Amino acid sequence: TQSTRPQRILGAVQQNATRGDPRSVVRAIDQYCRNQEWAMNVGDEKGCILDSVVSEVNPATVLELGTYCGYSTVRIASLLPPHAKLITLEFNPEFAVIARQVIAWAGLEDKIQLVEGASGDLIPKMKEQFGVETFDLVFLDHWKDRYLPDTKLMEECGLLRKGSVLLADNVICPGTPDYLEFVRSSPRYESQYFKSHLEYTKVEDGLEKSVFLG
Ligand SMILES: Cn1ncc2cc([C@H](O)c3cccc(CNC(=O)c4cc(-c5ccc(F)cc5)cc(O)c4O)c3)ccc21
Ligand SMILES: [Mg+2]
Repeated sequence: TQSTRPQRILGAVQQNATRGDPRSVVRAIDQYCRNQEWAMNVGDEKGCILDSVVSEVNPATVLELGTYCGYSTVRIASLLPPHAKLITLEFNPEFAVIARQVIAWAGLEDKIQLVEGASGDLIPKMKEQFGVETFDLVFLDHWKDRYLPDTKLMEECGLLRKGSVLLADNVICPGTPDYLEFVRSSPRYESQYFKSHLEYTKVEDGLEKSVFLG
């Protein structure tokens, strides 16, 4: 039977990456997606910007919206301090199955909690069900029309504190116009655009970093 793209990405990790070595997992996925078949990972170019923001924030609690195959999940978790935790939300069970295996191959199960479900349903349960106070860093990489409603939902649920950092992928391609307008015009956010390219291509894309001012 025909394999899926996520299954082929997992295969590339298992064949080319070293168990327990997160950076080799990231490298294996980037090499596969650059040379064999494109996939919607944040990728190596935007990934370096992601790395620098994660290192600067040095977060104890991270929320990722949209796991896919776990590329950015592993990339972020590999930079977290010892007791830090990353919660990643994935609604597609097929993606979740693959991501769990990619995360396991990287040896990062202890830092990462993958929760299956839709962000709009899970965000209101974060405090009671997952014992979260607030998030130091949120990486938005799920459906682009959910970035704005979920940001408002996180505010309403008290999940953002003064200084919480939102980092959004794909603000140019595919684009998140309503979200961009909101964070750039709201007095409650300090926003900055990091120009880059769509993963594995020469098309313009970028990350928007927005600090919640409380
Ligand atoms: C509600 N909820 N809660 C959790 C949750 C999780 C998911 C899934 O992880 C999921 C499934 C499908 C699509 C996405 C969003 N990602 C994209 O659509 C994307 C596209 C492109 C691109 C760019 C150019 C093209 F030509 C084609 C695709 C480049 C990129 O980097 C992307 O992130 C995310 C979805 C909704 C969810
Ligand atoms: Mg993306």
